[in-house]
Amino acid sequence: MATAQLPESPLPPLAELHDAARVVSIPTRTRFRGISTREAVIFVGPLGAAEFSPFVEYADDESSRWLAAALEYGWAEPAPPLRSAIDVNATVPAVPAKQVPAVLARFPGCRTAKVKVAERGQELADDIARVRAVREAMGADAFVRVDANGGWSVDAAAEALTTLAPFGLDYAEQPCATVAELAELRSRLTRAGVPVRIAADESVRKAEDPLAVARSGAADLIVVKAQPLGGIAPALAIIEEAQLPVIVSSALDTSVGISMGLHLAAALPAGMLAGACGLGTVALLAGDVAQDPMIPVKGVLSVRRPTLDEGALERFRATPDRERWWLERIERCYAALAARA
Ligand SMILES: O=C(O)CCC(=O)c1ccccc1C(=O)O
Ligand SMILES: [Mg+2]
Repeated sequence: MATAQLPESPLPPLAELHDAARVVSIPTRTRFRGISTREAVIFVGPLGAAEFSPFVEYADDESSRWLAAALEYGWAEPAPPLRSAIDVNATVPAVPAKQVPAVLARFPGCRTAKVKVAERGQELADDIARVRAVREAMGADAFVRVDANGGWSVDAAAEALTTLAPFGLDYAEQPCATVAELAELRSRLTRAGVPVRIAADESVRKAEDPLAVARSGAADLIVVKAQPLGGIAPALAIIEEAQLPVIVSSALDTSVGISMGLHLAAALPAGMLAGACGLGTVALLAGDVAQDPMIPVKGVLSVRRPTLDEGALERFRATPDRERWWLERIERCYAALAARA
């Protein structure tokens, strides 16, 4: 696992983080990557709210990078925004095709959709039906992407993408699990004349070496998330080195985490952004912590920090045992960061 990058400034004292932490548990509208509630810590930092929300099964070493990101965003000024609004994609979970119109209705004005495929327990036929439903609902000029979360072997990906390509795909995100598989798939598709670009997500954000993808020509573009990469500054450094087009995305964050993603997207050098960003996912949550939730309007989010909603923080407050679990996780991740300082 890559070493977590530290904020430029010294770590705030642990007691300060403890006092600043609000633990919430928010139901999702649809099951998404196996979860139906999203737990997150919202820190009220000196520069604004910051989110710490590694998925519960993530180990401390990986999660400590998410903590570094929260400390950067709540305790330091982000890189100056070069744009004030960011186009976002609709995110379509692995729902039955007949539910696609209802999901898309939560993303009014989005001209790009990202569709989850290769869900465990489903068949290629389910993916085909879902992608067809999205294409039919959005029209011929929309951008449609798929995200397999590493769920296909090279053979399965080649078959699936050859079958899905006629629907017109913007790209396929993490079709296979490893960098070597992505590289093999990419050259196989090119040789077969299948016009589908490959994007790397997990191979960047969960990798020992986030630049291996770029070096080995395994992808046409990279999906970059601020929290898992340790914050906006480390993410910008990786993007600078990778020299590949970028889509900024989120991890089913509350509006607070989304605002960090927006600031990352807004700081990208001109020409690096490869299309609409995966930052519209507050629409998939059944609640939020902001007075002004980061729900896209006409397919766009404005670049800003949200204002916390005290009532919502209370309403979605986690149970005392989950609160204790998160505070202990913060302590362990903090110790991991401090040990590297
Ligand atoms: O990119 C998007 O459209 C939304 C974010 C998303 O898909 C996601 C959310 C949580 C965990 C993993 C992923 C992912 O991109 O794989
Ligand atoms: Mg992804």
